[in-house]
Amino acid sequence: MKLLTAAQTREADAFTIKEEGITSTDLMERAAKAFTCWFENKFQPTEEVHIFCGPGNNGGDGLVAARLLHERNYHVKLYLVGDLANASDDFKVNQERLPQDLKPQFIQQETEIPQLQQKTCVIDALFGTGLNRPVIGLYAQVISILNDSGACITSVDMPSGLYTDSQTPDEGAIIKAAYTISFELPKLAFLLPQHEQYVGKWHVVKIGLSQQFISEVETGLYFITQQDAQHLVKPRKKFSHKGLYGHALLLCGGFGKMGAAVLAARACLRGGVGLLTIQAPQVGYTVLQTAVPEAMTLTDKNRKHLSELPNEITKFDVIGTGPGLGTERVTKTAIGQLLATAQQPLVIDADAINIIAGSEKLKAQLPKNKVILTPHPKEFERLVGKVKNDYDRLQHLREFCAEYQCYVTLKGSHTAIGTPEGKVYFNTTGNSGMATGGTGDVLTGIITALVGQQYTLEEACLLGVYVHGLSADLALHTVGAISMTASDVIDHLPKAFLHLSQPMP
Ligand SMILES: NC(=O)C1=CN([C@@H]2O[C@H](COP(=O)(O)OP(=O)(O)OC[C@H]3O[C@@H](n4cnc5c(N)ncnc54)[C@H](O)[C@@H]3O)[C@@H](O)[C@H]2O)[C@@H](O)CC1
Ligand SMILES: [K+]
Repeated sequence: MKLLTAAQTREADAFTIKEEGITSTDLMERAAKAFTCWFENKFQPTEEVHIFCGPGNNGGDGLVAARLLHERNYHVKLYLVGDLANASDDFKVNQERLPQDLKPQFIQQETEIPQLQQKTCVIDALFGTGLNRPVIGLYAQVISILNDSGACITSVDMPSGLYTDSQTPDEGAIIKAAYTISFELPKLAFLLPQHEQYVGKWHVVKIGLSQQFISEVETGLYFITQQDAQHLVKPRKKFSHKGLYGHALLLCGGFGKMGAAVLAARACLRGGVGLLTIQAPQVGYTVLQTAVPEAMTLTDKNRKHLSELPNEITKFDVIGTGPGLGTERVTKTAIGQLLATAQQPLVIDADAINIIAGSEKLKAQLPKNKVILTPHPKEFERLVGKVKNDYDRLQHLREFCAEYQCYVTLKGSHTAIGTPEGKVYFNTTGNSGMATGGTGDVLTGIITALVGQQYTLEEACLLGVYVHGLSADLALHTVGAISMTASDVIDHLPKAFLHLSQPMP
């Protein structure tokens, strides 16, 4: 599913209005109704609701919500903030539509800002996607008092003050919402870790924006929905045999880190690979043969560290490497040989990334259109240098993927997948239970398995990160976030694949 910029959202609004032959006031009514519907399900009418409106259409939504909630017997206190001389037309229409017994209070100076009790229910309709400069002055004072009050803030469309799709300047005040209710699609800003404290929990409510517009508009930004993931899953054929699902090679593990190889291997098998061979240093032989009996094990001539490639390397359909490797000189040499000789796709993680990041020569040797790198943010910085903020990180992601013609799954709360053509996909599954050692090794195993089964590199990245997060979401129900381990994620992979294989409604 696409993510739209603020400008594209405005175009989508205008297109919808024209296509349906409705007025912008009608669309505002629809949007505010969708917001109110969500709000009514969440908050009871027993509490006071304090609604703060700015001068634009976001404020207009706030006015409509005030009217609708008042009709439903919520005790609404309405505040209109700032200079309303240039308020938007739809704001003015809806100000006129306020019932007689719902009198707004005007806030034109700091002394008029109400002091709120902790946990007061607040709706923030100061600014939405029309924000075009950092919030300072009176609006910033309102935002600061709301943030400091400990009120439970629900933002309409955007937390006021936060830029939709670019870095908010440091001087701008931003609402810290508990909930953000976005119209039609999520915004790029919601998916970036640096904004967690502002966006809170976000939800999308549909307002019927033109599907034609959304399908035709050009964007390089996407988020992965369950439907997208379901479309990707390839059903198995009745007359199939293990040879059809690929023979994967994992070059993983080292002294004291054989667990990483075990996790990657078990995940690779649960990911559906036909055959799996692991090449590991000698210390890993008994470990792997015992912990992963389904896999074949080749031993390296080195006792503790990977130092060579298997003889018949051409027989493998995909090679995954990195988990538990370490960065010994012998291992660096082996990774160099791998990049120089491998003909098949490579899934590169962890220490293999660190080794490549430390050498411009190795980076230049990354074979084009054959590599998936799966770094966490620190490993990514080793590849591209220090980044300034989350937008800068995305820019580096696009540039790196374009320069090296590779795929990168940049791991995080919403893992971002960069492609050689400059697209970025954000994952929507996963939870904080995954912030534990070994979950990255699991992802390497899953993606390696999918490439082995002849998913394209892009498909393997998208489905891999989605199913990895989905397994953790399913594990959440049984083990919770605190106790979750990487093995729990593997154990829930079967359920996750089953979930995605069910026929679509
Ligand atoms: N356009 C439409 O048809 C619809 C718009 N909707 C709502 O409208 C919002 C966008 O509305 P607008 O484009 O009017 O924009 P906003 O309401 O976000 O804000 C624009 C207004 O704020 C002023 N402004 C911008 N930045 C400021 C700053 N830093 N300090 C002080 N004033 C500032 C602008 O001059 C303008 O008056 C969406 O987020 C959504 O809530 C929805 O009602 C759905 C339909
Ligand atoms: K808002």
